[in-house]
Amino acid sequence: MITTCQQMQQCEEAAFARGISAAELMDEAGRGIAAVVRQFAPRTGSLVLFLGKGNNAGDALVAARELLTDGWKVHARLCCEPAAMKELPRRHLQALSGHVRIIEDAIEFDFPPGPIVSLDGLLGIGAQGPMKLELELLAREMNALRSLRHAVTIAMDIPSGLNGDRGKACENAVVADITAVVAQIKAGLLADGADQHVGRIALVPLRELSSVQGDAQAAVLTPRLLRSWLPRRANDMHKGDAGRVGILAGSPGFLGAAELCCRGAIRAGAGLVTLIVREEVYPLIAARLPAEVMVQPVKDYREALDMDFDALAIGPGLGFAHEPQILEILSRLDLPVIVDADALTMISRHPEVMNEAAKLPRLMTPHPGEMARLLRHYPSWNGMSRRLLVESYISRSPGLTLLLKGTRTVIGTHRETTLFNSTGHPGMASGGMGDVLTGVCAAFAAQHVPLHQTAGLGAWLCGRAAERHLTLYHSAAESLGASDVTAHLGHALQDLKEGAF
Ligand SMILES: NC(=O)C1=CN([C@@H]2O[C@H](COP(=O)(O)OP(=O)(O)OC[C@H]3O[C@@H](n4cnc5c(N)ncnc54)[C@H](O)[C@@H]3O)[C@@H](O)[C@H]2O)[C@@H](O)CC1
Repeated sequence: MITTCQQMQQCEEAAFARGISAAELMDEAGRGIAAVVRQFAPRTGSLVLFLGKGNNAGDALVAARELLTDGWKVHARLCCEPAAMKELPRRHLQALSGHVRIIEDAIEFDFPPGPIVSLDGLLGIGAQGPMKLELELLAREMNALRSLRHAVTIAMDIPSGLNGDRGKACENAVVADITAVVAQIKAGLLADGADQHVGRIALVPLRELSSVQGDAQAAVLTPRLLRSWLPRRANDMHKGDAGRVGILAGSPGFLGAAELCCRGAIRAGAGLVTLIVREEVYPLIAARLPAEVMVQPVKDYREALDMDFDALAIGPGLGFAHEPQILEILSRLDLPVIVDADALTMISRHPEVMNEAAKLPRLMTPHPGEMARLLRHYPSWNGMSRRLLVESYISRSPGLTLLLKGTRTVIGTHRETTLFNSTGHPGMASGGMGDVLTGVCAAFAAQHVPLHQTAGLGAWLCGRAAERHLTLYHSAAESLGASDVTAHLGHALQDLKEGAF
């Protein structure tokens, strides 16, 4: 559920009225946050707590208590004398005395080599108005530690300085790499412009705060939601049951896009993957494809209309030389089609195609630039939020699912809950990621997963695979390539099944 801070506070009050104590809630929250730290920072090092006066600081202190036994060296920056803190965080700080080193300046401090993780416990849902100076200075220090020392910043519940309801950031608001959201997603975290401060969303559920009033028309993708959407393989299934994917992609100079798309489909579980290319492209591409991929040369792309597939992916590296053939397939083929890249640009030039295909199962996966081209025909929508744009675009096409890529990928389908992705990191800002996503989605669509769920699975898995590359190989985000994402889709699938964050 997406809630306002007030709805969250009311839910907490109701729990207190049932006899649940704030200390119990904080304990559960802090343990969950420690698990988030373990997932995203598996190598121990220096943990720096930035503590405000309220219970948000208590969450950070409980998490630190849990992480001490893993070997983290814990440091703290305080905004005030401990006596001025609320009772719970004060008690937790006292209990940790002897294990926490209070420091005066995290930028100047000589941390030993190894990872540095900052926990932002300055402000949570109890924030009133813009940050007061003493907190703003600490937030600025946290941001400097992130940019100058490459510390990983994990925010408790809400990045301090970001409005939890509207997502507006005040000056020097904390820039988090990961926001460990407690109990329920706060609406402001999903607002346009909040992404830069929120980063990856990891939801820490609290048993006693699991039912709450809020916006049920939207949801954030988590394994809890996605797990049941992933088809469970039958013991006696064969390759035909696992989905036959056809891919129309690749042209001279853009062969890698086709290859990445095929690899995505294979690693996401497609039973059979066939790449359909023009005859002149065949000799260029056949030898570089993974052994699992079949290649079908055609004189005319429309030959695909008579081939036997469960789903088709069209677009990566396709070029525009045969646009009429592609448009005909898009308007006629009565199969799930994942539409990406050059095929999206063709639709932006010929929007009538989508009117003809309004009832046919189509999943369009534009990045913001492609989306802007699609929206040229709707000038009155200028200034709408991402969510509203997606919801408006799909409203007239009952067969259409739209996946708007970005830091916070948004997915919409007529009469379905709007979905926001939680996974991924800035290392994914490199070429080829979209081609992989298209292949992954084609694999699920070919297994007869509804396109809305297909898009949700695809977005979450690709982001999680990108994260796995960093933690498994102790690798930096900068070095991530799209092929690395295909290589880790298996880990991401397993994380989804087992319920990682
Ligand atoms: N209340 C509960 O039962 C639970 C709270 N939890 C955590 O506690 C947080 C909420 O705790 P609180 O209600 O104590 O609120 P906060 O921790 O957000 O802090 C509120 C305090 O910060 C100060 N403050 C408020 N606005 C400020 C501003 N603009 N500039 C500077 N200082 C400001 C005030 O002293 C105020 O008392 C949640 O976000 C979550 O992290 C979790 O432990 C789960 C349970």
